[in-house]
Amino acid sequence: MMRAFREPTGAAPMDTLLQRRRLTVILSLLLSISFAAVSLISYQASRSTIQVALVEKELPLTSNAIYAELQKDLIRPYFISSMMATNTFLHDWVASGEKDPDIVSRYLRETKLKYQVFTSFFVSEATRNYYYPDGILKKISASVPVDKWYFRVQQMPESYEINIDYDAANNNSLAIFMNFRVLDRTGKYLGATGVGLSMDRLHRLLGEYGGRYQKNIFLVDAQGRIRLTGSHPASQRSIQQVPGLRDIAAKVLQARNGTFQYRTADGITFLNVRYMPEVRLFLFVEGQEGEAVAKVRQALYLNLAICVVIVLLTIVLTDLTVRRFRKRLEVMATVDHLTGLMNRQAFELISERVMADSVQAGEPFAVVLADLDYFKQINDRFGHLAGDHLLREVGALLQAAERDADLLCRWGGEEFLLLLRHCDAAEAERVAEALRRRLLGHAFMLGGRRERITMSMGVATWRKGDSLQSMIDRADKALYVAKDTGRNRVNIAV
Ligand SMILES: Nc1nc2c(ncn2[C@@H]2O[C@H](COP(=O)(O)OP(=O)(O)OP(=O)(O)O)[C@@H](O)[C@H]2O)c(=O)[nH]1
Repeated sequence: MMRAFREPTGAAPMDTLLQRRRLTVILSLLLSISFAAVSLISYQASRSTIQVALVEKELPLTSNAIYAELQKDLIRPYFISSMMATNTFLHDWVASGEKDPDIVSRYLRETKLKYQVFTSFFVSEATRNYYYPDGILKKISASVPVDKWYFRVQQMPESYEINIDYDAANNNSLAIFMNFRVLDRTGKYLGATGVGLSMDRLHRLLGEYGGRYQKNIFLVDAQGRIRLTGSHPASQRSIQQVPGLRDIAAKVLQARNGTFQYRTADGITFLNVRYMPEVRLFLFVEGQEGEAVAKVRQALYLNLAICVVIVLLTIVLTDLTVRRFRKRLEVMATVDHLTGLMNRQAFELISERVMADSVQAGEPFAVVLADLDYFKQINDRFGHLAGDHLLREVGALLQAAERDADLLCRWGGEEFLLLLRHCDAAEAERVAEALRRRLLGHAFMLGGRRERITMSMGVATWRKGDSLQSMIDRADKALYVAKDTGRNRVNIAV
């Protein structure tokens, strides 16, 4: 069978491959960069929203709530102790020689009951008696380590201190003492008084709030020592020892109030600090971006993964589309759209190669230029569309002719050109004759009637020094002779 058109091979030329690769790289870069940028921007936006919510809402709200509770638990005892220190009854009782200890014990018991505190006390400078609600607990002595607090209070310039210590009057349980210096009207030091608070309640309070708001809450003194946390009754650590926090410890203690942040291995920690001047303690409320940001981060990873899949899919689809269009373009560039045969340009390209192979192999070959006879009349009689239809039919007929490895194209108008391989003049004439007869014998139907369609052909065989063009020229001349001498004939070029 004659080869009318060879499908373009899959192999693309080098520059096309490079262009495709460049398109793929540019496309993937553009998509990846824009996807990644959008994902990162939305991640940063969500993260900063979370941070703003934490810093501007969550931390201050938690701090306010716990501050209100602490007011009750810490500041109220401060006022009670302050009142006790200025109580003239106490001053007078001391001045009168501390005669009946029951009097002061009753006073201490009533204070304890009325204000619902853990303990109340008065230590007299004159007698060194430690009075408590049940009487005299002991005598204070400078040589006893647990009594050291009293001598500190005795010497301190401030009017009071807050001390976390073990309470000997209550099974040595841990308590917060408000230790106020008692001075009489003349400024003479009479001793120390105040109340003690159970650490348990405060400790529970911090723990509860910490758990409810997912925050780390603790109280810090002016030196930076962590005096109370939700998890430990009294920590021995100071903020100067906490990784990350130590870097801003001095700044925080100096600023007293505000929001700060520091970095640890777990991420950024945001800190709200509030100073309680009455008790000289700082309330620290800490929160981490933690879980909320982890969710946003997960969404970012998911976005990026989706982006990778989309980029890959886009690249694959683009590549497939480019390949398909390239093929279609190649077909359009090489095929005659009316007959589906190879067009002139493709024929010339392929013929050059076939000719070169045949010449090198020393094999004879020929070209046949075939032209329909009186085609103009067909158009005139039956219309241009019928002419087109006839051209298609003739093309199919030639294509169905017998020889393998030959090339066939529509050369132009109503002309067809064949390249016959392994073919000397005699064989070429035989092939051309067979085609002519085949056409003659075919029943072409035009306008509802059978029409006789003929072709004239010029045949030229290769001669040394011939190019494709020179062979076609000779075949053309031979064709004209065939036309001139009556048409419907094959003429061999001389
Ligand atoms: N329908 C149709 N007509 C075409 C096409 N290409 C060329 N033609 C027509 O083919 C006709 C060729 O006319 P001529 O060159 O005079 O040739 P002819 O009528 O076949 O006469 P001879 O070749 O001398 O036998 C012209 O009328 C062209 O318009 C085409 O693609 N379709």
